[in-house]
Amino acid sequence: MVQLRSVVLAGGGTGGHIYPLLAFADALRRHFPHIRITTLGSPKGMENQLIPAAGYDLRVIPAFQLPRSLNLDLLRTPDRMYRSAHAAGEIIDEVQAEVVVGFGGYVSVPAYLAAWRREMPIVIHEVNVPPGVANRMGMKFTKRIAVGFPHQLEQAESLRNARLVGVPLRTGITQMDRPALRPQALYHFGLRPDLPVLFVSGGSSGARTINLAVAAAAKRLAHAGIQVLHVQGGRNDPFDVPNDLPVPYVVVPYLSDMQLGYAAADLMLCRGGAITVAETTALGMPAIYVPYPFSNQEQRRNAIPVVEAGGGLLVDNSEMTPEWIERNIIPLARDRQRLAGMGHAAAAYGRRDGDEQLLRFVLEAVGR
Ligand SMILES: CC(=O)N[C@H]1[C@@H](OP(=O)(O)OP(=O)(O)OC[C@H]2O[C@@H](n3ccc(=O)[nH]c3=O)[C@H](O)[C@@H]2O)O[C@H](CO)[C@@H](O)[C@@H]1O
Repeated sequence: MVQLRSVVLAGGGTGGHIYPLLAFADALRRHFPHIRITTLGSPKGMENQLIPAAGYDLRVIPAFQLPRSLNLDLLRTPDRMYRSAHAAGEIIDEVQAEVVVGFGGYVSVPAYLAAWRREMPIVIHEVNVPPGVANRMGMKFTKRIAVGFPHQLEQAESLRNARLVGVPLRTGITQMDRPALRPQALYHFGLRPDLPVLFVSGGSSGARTINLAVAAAAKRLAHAGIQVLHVQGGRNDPFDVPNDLPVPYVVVPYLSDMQLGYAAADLMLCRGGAITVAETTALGMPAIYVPYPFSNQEQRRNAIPVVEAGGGLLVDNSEMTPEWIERNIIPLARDRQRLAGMGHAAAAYGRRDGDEQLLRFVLEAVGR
């Protein structure tokens, strides 16, 4: 087997690019305990909190504005992009990286460009359809593209020949025994063991529409005996919840131990971010998906195959109201049999070995 001594991982912006990078870093470390892992991030992205907290070396390179057109000529001009690529290249040289693996986000572009100039292997991991702008640019420099979901191969011409590896997920999630962790999770959040729990999370940044609709439905949910564990999200405003509810409604700003939320939950209400969908399905978590409406339908595309398999429901953002919650979520959250059926269907779609499969693909790239 190929041995790896030093890799550069690039990805940033929101959690959707950073958590798979971290999960992959963990897999590298499991297989190569002495490996040097260097991550590249941008000055303002969530990587500045998440990557150091996970114990990895984060190097921040200068930010730049990604152009709208994917024009190679632009990469030759001495602008901010060039400066960023130069900074990425210096780091690649310093750590003597053998491969660059990119997960998307603007910061990936200079890493791809610097690696291409050095004729190094580049591997791109992409989870969306259409692929993100940064990774689309990266595809000019490499044919080694890995994807997270089967529908991506069919729905994007540029991903037709990609390798389906799944999504690298944190082992805290993939190796979790939900029923075993549930009592501890309920205790941690101050939730009761005898009533169903609705777990609300709008992705790493949070989702305003979902937050406001659920908060406005707080009384109806509580009087129906449904507890709520509500993650506000990293970039969202606080919202008001009545403080005289008969059952717990717990609001947390952000969960670094997302597995505790999943363990406490009977039903999830979420957006359709790719990593969220990979996690809910890996865990067999019944979910109601409310795709973010302004991102090229990418979240709708993520949720549709799960919903078609019977693993959840799909709701338009415009329909996410307290009335919809009352009509649909309250009966579902109390129907244990229906939830169990949805959970099984979600699990049949989900996969847990994305980290190992991506590692295999990267080793092939380096070995060649
Ligand atoms: C609005 C937008 O453009 N969103 C995109 C963004 O979503 P976003 O950055 O929200 O990413 P996802 O929904 O895919 O994943 C969220 C990640 O954050 C974690 N988490 C979330 C909340 C919390 O409190 N704690 C926590 O750990 C989740 O467990 C998950 O690992 O990237 C995804 C992956 O490229 C895309 O599919 C989404 O379309």
